Amino acid sequence: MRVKAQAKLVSDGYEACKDMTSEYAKTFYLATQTMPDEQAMATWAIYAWCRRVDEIVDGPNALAEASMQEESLREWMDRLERMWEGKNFNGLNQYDVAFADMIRRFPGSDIEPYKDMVRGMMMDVSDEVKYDSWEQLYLYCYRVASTVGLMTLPVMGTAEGVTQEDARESAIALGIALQLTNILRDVGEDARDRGRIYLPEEDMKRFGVDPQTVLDRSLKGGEVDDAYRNLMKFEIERAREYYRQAEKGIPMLAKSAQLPVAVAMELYREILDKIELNDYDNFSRRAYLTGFEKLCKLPGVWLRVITGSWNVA
Ligand SMILES: CC(C)=CCC/C(C)=C/CC/C(C)=C/CC/C(C)=C/[C@@H]1[C@@H](COP(=O)(O)OP(=O)(O)O)[C@]1(C)CC/C=C(\C)CC/C=C(\C)CCC=C(C)C
Ligand SMILES: [Mn+2]
Repeated sequence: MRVKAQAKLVSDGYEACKDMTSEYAKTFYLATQTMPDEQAMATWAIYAWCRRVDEIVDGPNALAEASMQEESLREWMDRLERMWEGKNFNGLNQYDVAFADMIRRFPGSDIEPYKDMVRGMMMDVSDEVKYDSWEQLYLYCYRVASTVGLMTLPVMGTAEGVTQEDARESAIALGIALQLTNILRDVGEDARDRGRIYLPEEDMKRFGVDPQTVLDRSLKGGEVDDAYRNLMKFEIERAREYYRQAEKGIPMLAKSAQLPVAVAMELYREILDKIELNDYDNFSRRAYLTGFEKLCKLPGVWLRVITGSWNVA
């Protein structure tokens, strides 16, 4: 009976993680629909863990003071370490129950990417967040996004004869590409809602874009000028280069993981085309794909997966 009750707790936990994924991340959820059950469930548990840590910093219930957010992140790190050691402590909620089960089912998982993600969120708490160079922004992207690839690789598995180490570089590149795409899509929203500009200052300077103008245009709306267009073209090309590196990793993944990862990759990559179509106005327009557009992309992605036509140069 106790075993049955425990199993119910775990399956309810996964169900809650699934609901969270389908509610907050339509693209990732769509991608998990093509996975075998055990992989999909583990991915939802990882998604829910990542989403909850992100919410500490920028969710609707985020604590107002930076020092309080830091304290929350420190507690989150302790909580992670305790779950990793298999400790069953008070306050373990349904998402944690699924997460703890996932760690047990995939013993190849490593705690380091999880800790790095918390460190990445720490970089985002201060009101004065800014990135002087691409090197600094790269570190942030690595910590909050490439880590997701490293968390999910043990769940996805690799093709025969390919080690996780072989696939690591492409997994990291995919995280960088996705996070940079996120940043380019959300320039207006980040500036309006949080006074944040993630674009590297050295790039803005080089293209003659004043950070104050980015904030003003995001708040009041305003023309996109050639200087800003050129900056966006440069950053979009940078993101595309990381997508090309990431592509090499698709055939390195286990067969069951190739389609879901390729779907997530291709749908996000398309957002860059949408920014171009919006004439680089990411101050007042959010680049996105409709559900119908996403569905239309699927057969093409599926074809690329079965024919293995990826850039492997
Ligand atoms: C070899 C090879 C190609 C391997 C593939 C490895 C792989 C599966 C990589 C996937 C990488 C991935 C999905 C990265 C997510 C990047 C991301 C969106 C990060 C977001 C950070 C903060 O940004 P921001 O605050 O600006 O964003 P919001 O506006 O708040 O959304 C994150 C929010 C960090 C937390 C990340 C998540 C919540 C997403 C986690 C996603 C999964 C676990 C699903 C992965 C599943 C598939 C099918 C790819
Ligand atoms: Mn966020």
